[in-house]
Amino acid sequence: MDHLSIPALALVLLFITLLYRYIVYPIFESPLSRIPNAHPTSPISPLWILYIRYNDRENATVHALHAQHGPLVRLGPSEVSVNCVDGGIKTIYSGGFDKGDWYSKVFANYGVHNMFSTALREPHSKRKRMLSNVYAKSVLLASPALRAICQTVLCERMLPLVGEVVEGDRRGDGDWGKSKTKGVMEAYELFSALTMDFVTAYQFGLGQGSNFTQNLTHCRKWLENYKARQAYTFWPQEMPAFTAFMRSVGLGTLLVPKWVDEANQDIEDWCLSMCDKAEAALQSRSGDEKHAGDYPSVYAQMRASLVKEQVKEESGLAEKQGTSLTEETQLSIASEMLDQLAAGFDTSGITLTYLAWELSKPQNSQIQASLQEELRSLSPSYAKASPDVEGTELPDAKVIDELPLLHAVIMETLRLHAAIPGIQPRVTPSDATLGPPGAEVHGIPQGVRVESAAYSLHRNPEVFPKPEEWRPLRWLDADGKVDSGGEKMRWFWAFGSGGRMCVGSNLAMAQTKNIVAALWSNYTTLVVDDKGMAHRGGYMADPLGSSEGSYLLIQLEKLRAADA
Ligand code: HEM
Repeated sequence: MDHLSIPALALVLLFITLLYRYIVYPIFESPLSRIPNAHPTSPISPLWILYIRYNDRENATVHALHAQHGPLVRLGPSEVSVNCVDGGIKTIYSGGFDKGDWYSKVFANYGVHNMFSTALREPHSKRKRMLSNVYAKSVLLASPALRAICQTVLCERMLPLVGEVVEGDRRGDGDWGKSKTKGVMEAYELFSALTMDFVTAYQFGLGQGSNFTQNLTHCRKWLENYKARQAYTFWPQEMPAFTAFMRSVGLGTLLVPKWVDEANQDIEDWCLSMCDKAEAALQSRSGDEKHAGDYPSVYAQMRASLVKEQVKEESGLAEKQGTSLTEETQLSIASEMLDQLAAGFDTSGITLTYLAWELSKPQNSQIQASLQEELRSLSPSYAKASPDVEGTELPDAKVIDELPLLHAVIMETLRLHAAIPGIQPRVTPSDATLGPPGAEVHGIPQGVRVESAAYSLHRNPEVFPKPEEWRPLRWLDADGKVDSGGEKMRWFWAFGSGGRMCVGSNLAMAQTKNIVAALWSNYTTLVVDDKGMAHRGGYMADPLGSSEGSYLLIQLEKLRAADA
């Protein structure tokens, strides 16, 4: 037999090495080979999961795989989906696994990282410590700013607007009454406007934040811009190297059209203008003197923390409010503000829309009536709220927070319709162990992408019987009190968990509770058209919308005193 030449031998060796590295090892020898495959190609190629993801079908598809294979499923050569608490979310999220670059590719603003986009644990927790206090429950429930925001956004803006729609004054005016029917509103737009006004008012102060509720044209344009961009995050998040290559050869616009950059620029400019106004309000001191709601609570906290750092760097300068900001500090604040604004309005707007949908279905009319009774039993109550500041006494924030049925209705909506039902990817450290007790997989190497999703965790039938049904009473005990212990809370993951859990969860609960209390203390709602109410299947669960351009049309009827 002839001897092989050296180049041929090298080729054979290369072939064997590649065969081992990319086929034999991942299928038979990798520690991940002990995990059931999502698809026969999963150990050697990510194409299958990328295809599912591109088509926005990930949540339901991966959930069905967990039901079939158990808590660990291998999605790709180096990617695992995890659906359990012990050996799952406790290990990954409370254990502080790093985020990797999935977030940093799309969630940095102005080219500057913020809390959400920061990959590594240490810089992230330093940033989070700067802000946690301003979002703490005790601070929020006692906050004069939040009280003033409820008065302005709910009593002065929302209730008069809804009143006009119900009385028929706004019918056919092209604003809320898309259906041009008396008393009918587009719920998704109403709730997005309200949550944007709420969140930006807390961040920048009422006078400096948005007024979408009374400026619907701006609200629509903003929402369209914001939503349309989201379809293009797939490329930089899931295929960063390919996206970078396409950009480097001038073909980036084939993946992400130019208008997406322009829309991002508009949104960044808008946020920067609110930062400028908040800065001016702080400098003129008008913020805290005029009106509690005008104080830019989050902006001021962020500014003070970053100025402290800036001052340390410019050693010798006295730290004070008047310290002028460097451009770097300005952009750092703006990046953080824009991230929180986006995270805060959209998630809460989505939650409120699904809540309105469930509550307004004919089969849930009894729950709606009981909720109205609970809300109207408050003294003072939103049923007596008036747009006149002097004439209104609002219910106490702590009392609203403790209403059991209101809490249960929101928890159940967050469970079944989590606004972020999709994957929250993290990266394994070396030699990780995952899987429930007794079925652990040991020796998982460093750098494997692992992820859990609220969609699947919230559909565990052993913890949430009949998981596809919206049943708020599952959150109450036999005495009608909130049942906040046990397995349900361990599996409840609407706000994530661990060090990277939602920093705004208390603000989310406070604004959602107050919006629900103000609306349903005064009105009864019924579904008119819900063709648009299907979940998007990826990271966010915003409703897809119908071909006619609506999401959820609800009929509102004024609740008379005798109805309660
Ligand atoms: C119903 C409303 C909300 C839901 C369901 C929600 C859900 C979540 C979830 C699941 C995460 C973790 C995401 C991940 O790691 O991929 C998160 C993080 C975050 N949320 Fe929320 N959120 C809500 C409201 C808010 C509000 C009102 C704000 C602020 C104004 C906010 C600001 C943030 C920020 C800054 C993070 C990143 C935290 C970190 O990286 O440490 N969220 N949220």
